[in-house]
Amino acid sequence: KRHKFWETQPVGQFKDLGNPSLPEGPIEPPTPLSEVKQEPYNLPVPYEWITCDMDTEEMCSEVYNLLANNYVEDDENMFRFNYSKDFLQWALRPPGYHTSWHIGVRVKASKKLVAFITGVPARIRAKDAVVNMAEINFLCVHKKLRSKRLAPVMIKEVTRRVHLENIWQAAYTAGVVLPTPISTCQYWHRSLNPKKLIDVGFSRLGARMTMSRTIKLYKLPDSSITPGFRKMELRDVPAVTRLLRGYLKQFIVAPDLDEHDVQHWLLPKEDVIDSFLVESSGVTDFCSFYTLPSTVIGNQNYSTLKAAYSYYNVSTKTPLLQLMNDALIVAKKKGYDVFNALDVMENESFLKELKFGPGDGQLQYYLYNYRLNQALRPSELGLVLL
Ligand SMILES: COc1cccc(CC(=N)NC(=O)c2cccnc2OC2CCNCC2)c1
Repeated sequence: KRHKFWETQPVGQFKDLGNPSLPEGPIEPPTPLSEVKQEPYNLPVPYEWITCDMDTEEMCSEVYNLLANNYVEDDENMFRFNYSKDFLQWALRPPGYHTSWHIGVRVKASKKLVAFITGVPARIRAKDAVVNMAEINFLCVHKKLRSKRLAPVMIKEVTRRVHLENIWQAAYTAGVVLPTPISTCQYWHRSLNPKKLIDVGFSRLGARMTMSRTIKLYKLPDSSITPGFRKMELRDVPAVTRLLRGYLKQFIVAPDLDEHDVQHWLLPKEDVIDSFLVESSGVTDFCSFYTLPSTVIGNQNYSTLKAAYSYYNVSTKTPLLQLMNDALIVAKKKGYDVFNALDVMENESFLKELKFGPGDGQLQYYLYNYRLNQALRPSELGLVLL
């Protein structure tokens, strides 16, 4: 039966779509903390819960290896996300994080980590309401334990632990359609190293195109062209926070970032997050991308794809097209093979002109226990998850 689990959860149900009489906002009221289930949900007998403290190199490595071998693959199973350890530590420890929301499942006998799910706190605005939510991510079950119905109990357990911290809403994305997307986004790719992308099968040589013609098509200047374009530094946090808060107001759903959030999420970290700004009598523009390599599954010449993912970008003086072209230029310079973006925010305005091609899939955005009566166009969405 389709969505047997999700029909039991406080999420928008397909049957409610377009029913304007239902009020927007929380679907269920908070439960008194004393009534939240105090003990963990039951797992099948051979398994036990563990809380994954990402401070220890050993646990970090276990989580890294589980994801590197068992996390999301593209539709043709040619690539698998390969989040780095540094990235995972960054992604899982933002201001106000809870270690208890980093949940593992391991085999009692062997102590082997076989499943994982995480939450991090995020203040997210939906229309005029700023809501404390959990951003749920990295749901992963070992390939050998699929269809044992572990995912539903893991989702219930992370929900229970989020409830214990008096948080009642969540945001998450998935490549599959579940009840009920608040937005369906298309992903796009801009080739930076077309020869490698064609060799690994990520891209195909265009019709009537030669390899040399293709390389020439995607060629980029050796350095950024906007005067005042430079890496973000700690001293820029107040200005970038002001710029970003002002810019994100235009979207129906967007993060409500303060200076501490900006300092964590947007200060550059080598091979994790890159951020740049344009300073000409004040900070006028900002662009950023995160680093998420993918394992190339079964290719003789290459084992990994170095990919940049567009994060938050703000243009108030430099045209967004020119700002993003500078982002492509610095990504190419740093050896990225491809630059990925969703059609969220104002991204549609530059995708085609900067020679992005549409990906072969969609990313669905979801809210848990929060109803919006209408799905959002991607251009109304100001939220990028990792
Ligand atoms: C190229 O290697 C891949 C390895 C695994 C999956 C995919 C396709 C895919 N599912 N891509 C995305 O979800 C995606 C495409 C463009 C921008 N962000 C994305 O996902 C982000 C945000 C959600 N969590 C994963 C990373 C590609």
